[in-house]
Amino acid sequence: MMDAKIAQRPQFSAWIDSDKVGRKSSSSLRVPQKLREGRCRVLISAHLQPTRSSNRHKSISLEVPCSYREFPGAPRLQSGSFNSPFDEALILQNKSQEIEPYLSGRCIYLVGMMGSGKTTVGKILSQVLGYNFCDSDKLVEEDVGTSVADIFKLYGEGFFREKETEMLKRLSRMHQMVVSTGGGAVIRPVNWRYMQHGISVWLDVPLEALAQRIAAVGTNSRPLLHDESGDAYTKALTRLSTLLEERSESYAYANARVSLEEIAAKLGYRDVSYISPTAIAIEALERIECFLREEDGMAFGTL
Ligand SMILES: Nc1ncnc2c1ncn2[C@@H]1O[C@H](COP(=O)(O)OP(=O)(O)O)[C@@H](O)[C@H]1O
Ligand SMILES: O=C(O)C1=C[C@@H](OP(=O)(O)O)[C@@H](O)[C@H](O)C1
Repeated sequence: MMDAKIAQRPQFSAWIDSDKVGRKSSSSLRVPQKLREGRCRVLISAHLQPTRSSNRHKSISLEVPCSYREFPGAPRLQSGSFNSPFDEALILQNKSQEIEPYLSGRCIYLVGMMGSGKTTVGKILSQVLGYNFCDSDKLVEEDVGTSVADIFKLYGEGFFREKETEMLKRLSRMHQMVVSTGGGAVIRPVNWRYMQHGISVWLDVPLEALAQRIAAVGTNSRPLLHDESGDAYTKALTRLSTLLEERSESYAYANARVSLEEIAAKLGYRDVSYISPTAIAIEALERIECFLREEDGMAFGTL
């Protein structure tokens, strides 16, 4: 065996060196006692050396169900090719270096529903591209001096939307920023005029995953979800599905679309909740690259 790694699911991001993983036979790994005691869930990724019958490197992965909490719908066993967090970080780094010169300093605007990961993925992208990160909701909050939830309560949605547009206008004069926009920024055509100064990327996440993420953190900071009744998941799912119906055409204006369902299919995951934010950032850069190629034709790659 050339290399063996054990990594927890990305949310926990722990690493164990290959020399701490015992090898029982040519095709199995012994999981250290600490991990077998049920303290965490691990993905074991093993990269196999070429054999006499095949001269190709192979990757296999195995998910070991020893988590301290269950993930609904999580597969017990997964096989197939798997990118470890280390591989992902490297791919992300390479891809960002490859495309950064072609951005010409243009800002990247992440659009998508509440909870689609605009902030999480945006921070990763800004770091790797050497850009600044900015959250348009935070700019509005700083400008008004109170939270988005309070702005809705005190002044109404119309006032918030005006402020949001004002912030996007300000941002459109800036360069080298990754902007996490509010989920509703796409509904005003004027906002698109500002966002067109940069490159827009839609994070397209299935409703159930959005509702799960939002339920996990609560709906307090998201005023558009306050009116629904039921538990946090049901509230989020009900309202988000109406909003998505109203907005999906607007999200589709984005220059690039990152579909979590497509990433899951590509990586062989049954559930989009298995996709790490880094893998989403990689896909975002790949989609941006496609956009740049279309935009510039054969000029892309000549720098
Ligand atoms: N790929 C992901 N997998 C699991 N949880 C995620 C992922 N991306 C974001 N989250 C979680 O979902 C919630 C919303 O993410 P966030 O980045 O704030 O979304 P947005 O800015 O689009 O509202 C946060 O609690 C975040 O930790
Ligand atoms: O979808 C929306 O209309 C909104 C999304 C929120 O931003 P996030 O997408 O960052 O949660 C925030 O702008 C406001 O609560 C309205």
